[in-house]
Amino acid sequence: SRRPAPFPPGPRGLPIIGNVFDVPTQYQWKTFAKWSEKWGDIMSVNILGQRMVIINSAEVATALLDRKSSIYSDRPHMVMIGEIVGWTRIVSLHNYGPRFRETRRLLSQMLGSRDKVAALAPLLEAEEHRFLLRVFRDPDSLVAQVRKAAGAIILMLAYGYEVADGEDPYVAIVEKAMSEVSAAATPAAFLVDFFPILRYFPPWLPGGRWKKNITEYTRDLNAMCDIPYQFVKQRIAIGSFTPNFTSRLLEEKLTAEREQLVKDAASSLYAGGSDTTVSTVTGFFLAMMCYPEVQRRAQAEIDSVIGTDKLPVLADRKRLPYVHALCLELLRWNPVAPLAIPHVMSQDDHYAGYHLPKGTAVMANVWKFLHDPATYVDPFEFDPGRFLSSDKKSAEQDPRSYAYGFGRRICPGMYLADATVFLAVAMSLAVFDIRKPAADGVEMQPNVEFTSGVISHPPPFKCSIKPRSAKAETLILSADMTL
Ligand code: HEM
Repeated sequence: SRRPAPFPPGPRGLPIIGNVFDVPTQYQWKTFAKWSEKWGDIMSVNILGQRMVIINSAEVATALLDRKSSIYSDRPHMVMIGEIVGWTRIVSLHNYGPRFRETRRLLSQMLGSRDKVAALAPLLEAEEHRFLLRVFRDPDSLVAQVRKAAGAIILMLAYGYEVADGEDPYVAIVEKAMSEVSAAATPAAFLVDFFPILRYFPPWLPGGRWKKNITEYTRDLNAMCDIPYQFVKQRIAIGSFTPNFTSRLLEEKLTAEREQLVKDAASSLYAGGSDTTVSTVTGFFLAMMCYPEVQRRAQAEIDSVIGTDKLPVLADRKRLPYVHALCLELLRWNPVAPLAIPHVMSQDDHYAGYHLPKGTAVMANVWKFLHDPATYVDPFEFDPGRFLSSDKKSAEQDPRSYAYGFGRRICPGMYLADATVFLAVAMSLAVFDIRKPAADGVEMQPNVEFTSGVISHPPPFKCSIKPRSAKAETLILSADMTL
């Protein structure tokens, strides 16, 4: 009659509601990091009866989420946004099973290696060049232009769709659905996720008010999945299309079920890839304002290796070690997904004397891993030199080991993201001087605290972006705006 192994420790909660009042609604990763001092690298909380394990060390995340990924790869059951609105059709919310594996296989065929993404270089380079021109024309619309470039790349890859120069109707459709899901995916945004019984309450009862958004959210999700897909089919029918992810899969005769899978896989690309790179590239402009010496050093490297007559291209990455290190530091400084996406266990497990039952949601505190002073010296400083063995005694850990998640759920777009961020950073540094704006000769000091949320973004900021020289301006203006 041995006692069963315990669950990982954590703050003592209240009966029934557990740790609802202990877990903050904002910046949970900072609280979890602080709690690790008391509860250790693997701890737990209980939210209204749902047990969640929080991993505060990279070693534990690797031991569980990477090495035992066959049992740590399911996703949480989200009643409102997943089941009722229908976002379970997008791979990030798929349960671990055959549909998930097939979708990942299809995504991997296009984006699953550095070489596959290298083959997309002409498209990525042309799109980032257009980004430079749009920012040059209207520097105050920086964030909108970063968003447009990310959307343009994914819409071209997924559907062969070319975004319009001004407002684009397809970008607007997908952005609307995306903004709704990110608001709704905030932990505890909908009580129905914890009390599924509420789904049977009529909308006019207090417990049923959340229902008012369902129709709009469902309509917008369907539009995001269906409208670009119909576009591809129409273009194929008239025989005029740029080959893309969807058109390639439509070459075979599809059953209705297979067609649904292809459509959802294509939408998953946009869902996973639009907001994420936007955060990193926008964060780059904020970092360059705040760390001018980093900007000068990166520009000096570009000028000496590439010269000033042409823009850097993807193949130049190896020759630009400091710019490469700068891209790594962007991923580390403010990770896009500070808690990644929770993994759920599909079998019981034991680890470090603890019993972890099937169904437990496991959160990796990526933010903590990337700000751990044992791994990164002065973790709150923005210092690309930390990744160069020429600057430090030994280079610090590559943040890509954690920033893109773990195991079988690791980001399927990571090579694309890596290439896109590099191009946006290297090309912008080649032509722009990025500074804090000044009012009456006094520089404004930006807020550098990124937002809370599943995807963490830089706060709104103003930025002065000007061509570095007349030659740089000529380079920017040479962008080909007609595909
Ligand atoms: C800087 C950019 C990016 C970062 C930091 C990032 C990071 C992440 C992270 C942390 C996850 C969760 C992994 C896990 O659960 O362990 C994820 C999932 C995902 N990402 Fe990315 N990502 C980025 C860009 C992209 C791009 C460009 C695409 C697509 C083209 C993409 C598509 C996806 C998809 C579809 C998933 C869900 C995978 C699944 O649940 O199996 N991501 N990403």
